[in-house]
Amino acid sequence: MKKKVKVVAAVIEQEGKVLCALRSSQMSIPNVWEFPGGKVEEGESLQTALEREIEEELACSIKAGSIFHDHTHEYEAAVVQLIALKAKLIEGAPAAQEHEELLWLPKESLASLVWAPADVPAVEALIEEKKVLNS
Ligand SMILES: Nc1nc2c([nH]c(=O)n2[C@H]2C[C@H](O)[C@@H](COP(=O)(O)OP(=O)(O)OP(=O)(O)O)O2)c(=O)[nH]1
Repeated sequence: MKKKVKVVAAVIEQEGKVLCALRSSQMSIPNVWEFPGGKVEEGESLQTALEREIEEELACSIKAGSIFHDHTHEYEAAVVQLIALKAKLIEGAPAAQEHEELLWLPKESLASLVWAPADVPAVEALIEEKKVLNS
């Protein structure tokens, strides 16, 4: 049976833009865009896990909020449950420690990137959110 991993990811919004992170060629599932985050450890809450991962990956502090999207994707090697939480920057500016690149994009431009397959439904929901707000 494939390994199942529970992953939290941050939808960080600032001035109408969303923070997107490019996985490097050294990472698993390389060269695709994602929301920064990582695996939830045993006994950790989703929020605590995400705040820890962002400190490690982006060297800044966030306050993790509620669940925005929850989707399970089956990759070749593992099954990933990707739980996206809305988050706010509270200290520092995101600086890539492991990622190839960081990019702030307006929601309507998110579809221009090539996303990790598990992220596609959350990206579509964000684009939809923008359309609803504008209608
Ligand atoms: N952080 C994050 N991971 C994601 C997203 N979408 C997605 O499929 N993933 C996958 C990639 C990884 O296999 C796993 C997250 O684990 P991780 O962030 O600790 O990544 P990692 O490169 O250290 O993983 P690994 O090498 O230890 O397998 O979830 C996303 O939006 N954010």
